[in-house]
Amino acid sequence: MFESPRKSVKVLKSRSESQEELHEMQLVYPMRSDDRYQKKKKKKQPKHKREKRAVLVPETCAEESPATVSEKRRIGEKCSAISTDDPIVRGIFKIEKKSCDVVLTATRLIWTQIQPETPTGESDARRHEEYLELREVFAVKVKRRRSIGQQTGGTLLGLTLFRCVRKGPKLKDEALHLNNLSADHCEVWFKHLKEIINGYQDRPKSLKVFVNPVSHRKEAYQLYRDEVAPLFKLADVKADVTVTQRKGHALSVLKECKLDDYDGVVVVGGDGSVAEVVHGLLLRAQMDAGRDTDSIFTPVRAALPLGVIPAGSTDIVACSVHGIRHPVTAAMHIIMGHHQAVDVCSFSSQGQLLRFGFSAMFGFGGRTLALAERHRWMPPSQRREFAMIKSLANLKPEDCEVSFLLQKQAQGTTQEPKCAEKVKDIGGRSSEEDKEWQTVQGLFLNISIMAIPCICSMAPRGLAPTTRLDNGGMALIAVGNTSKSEFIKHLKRYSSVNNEFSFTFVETHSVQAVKLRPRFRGGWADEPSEENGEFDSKNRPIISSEGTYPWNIDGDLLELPSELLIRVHPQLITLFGVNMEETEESPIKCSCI
Ligand SMILES: Nc1ncnc2c1ncn2[C@@H]1O[C@H](COP(=O)(O)OP(=O)(O)OP(=O)(O)O)[C@@H](O)[C@H]1O
Repeated sequence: MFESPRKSVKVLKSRSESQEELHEMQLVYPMRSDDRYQKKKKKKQPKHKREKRAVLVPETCAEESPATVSEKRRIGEKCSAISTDDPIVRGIFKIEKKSCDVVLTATRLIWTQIQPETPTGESDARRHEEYLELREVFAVKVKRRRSIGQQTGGTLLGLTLFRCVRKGPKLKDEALHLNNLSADHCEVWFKHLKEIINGYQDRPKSLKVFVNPVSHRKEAYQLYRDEVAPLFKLADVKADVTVTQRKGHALSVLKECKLDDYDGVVVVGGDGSVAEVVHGLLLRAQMDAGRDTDSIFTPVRAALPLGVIPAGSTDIVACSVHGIRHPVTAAMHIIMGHHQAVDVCSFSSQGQLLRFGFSAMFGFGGRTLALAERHRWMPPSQRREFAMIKSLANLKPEDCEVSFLLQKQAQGTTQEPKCAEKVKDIGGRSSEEDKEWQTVQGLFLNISIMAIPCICSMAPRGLAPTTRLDNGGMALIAVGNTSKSEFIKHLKRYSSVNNEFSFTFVETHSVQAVKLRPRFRGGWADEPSEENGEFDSKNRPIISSEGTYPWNIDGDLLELPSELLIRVHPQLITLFGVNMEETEESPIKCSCI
């Protein structure tokens, strides 16, 4: 007769044609205030306590990390340290088919199974309380039994609470059914529960959602409709959805839409879509603040937090901020209003802002992407593997000059450049900052600059494991010239437990700015190497002979003719998520090397 209390929203949805449904309560009954327990207690309360009781909603709505809440205090634990919160309402519900005495306080729902008295009238010493923290709850619905096809009405069965639970790095929804057939009773409880849940101010009520229908296997819309939208509906979060029609669509909407209407922006797609929306949100913030982006400027923060629902092929941003590639986890972080400040890079060339983003790769990373883009006709994973193998086969170093400004607190711990010639400190400039620039030049197989750890299936600890989401710095990883076999050894270590940086030809720094200037402008002809003699029509130069260089910026190919300046801007954007220092998933091996 009653649903399992552990039924997830997905299961509930699939049962919408069946007997029991969940609804908002229609408030047709007058409010009762005849709770005996409450009255009795109230008389005994000192004045200051009564005043406290009047505040049903916690004053601060800062969410405790779900890990802390749910790992320590699970339903069913013996309740040894029950909060001293005063009861708001008390009554009887059936929970998991057992009659329970249930108490609601401002922070917890506490219940005790009702035991029949023994013939001698002794109380049972084994009685124990169970509880759940209300800050884990994101929805309360009235539960009714309906016949198949019935749209309205139905027999009232009680209330259902939906809460967010953590299972390792994953978050999911879980239902707790409070069964009671009295409409009066349920109405009072519904009102109080709703009031408490609505008091958590960090949780968004209205979202602007961008779905990229062509991400990865073109499943983003279906994924949003089936896995995410039902959760938003359950949590009463309004979603204004734009299915993007072309590259740049989300950016143009963000430049013009009325952001005041929303509490957050959500992107359903891969890293390219995320980068576009991050850039759009930040560009909009600079426009609104009247910043001149064609100069060295201090950017203002994005006005709204961003949620990332992973639906792409690599999903580096989602993995870095959620610790896992799991759309329901991402949706739960949004619903619960978990906020994580994240550092952002700006990429400028010739004094002009090109975009905001999180990561850039030059050399092997840029060439591989350029090659993959030239083979768009191949399925995504196949073209990535093909491009990787082809770039490895034709591996060659780039001659460039790299200047970098060390992150302030990391200056004492930096290494001396080892894979290139240390040129000089750039002297002769007036500002103190300029004097701190260090410059190296030489041959590099790859140079990565990353403001976030860049966790992905190929690198479960991250492509830049030494940086954090919000530490105000970027990792500069410069891989100097070496043999192909040594370079492959270095790449392979990203998917193993060994240190990928413990090679003489790799140097890493924590930096706040990097300038990279290629020194040879002979184009990037994809010439056959000694190992790979064949040269067909598909192997024409990656970039024309105009002297542009391929950069991989957040998975997007940027072809730039000259120096690129990359600066980090600490905590410039807020993402929905939590700082996962390390993913708890077992490392996934990269299959392509
Ligand atoms: N309707 C559309 N048609 C073509 N391209 C689009 C459309 N909507 C968005 N885009 C662009 O598609 C690009 C790639 O999308 P996205 O990053 O979401 O998927 P992906 O490349 O499969 O995933 P990943 O970046 O994680 O590897 C983005 O730059 C985005 O701007």
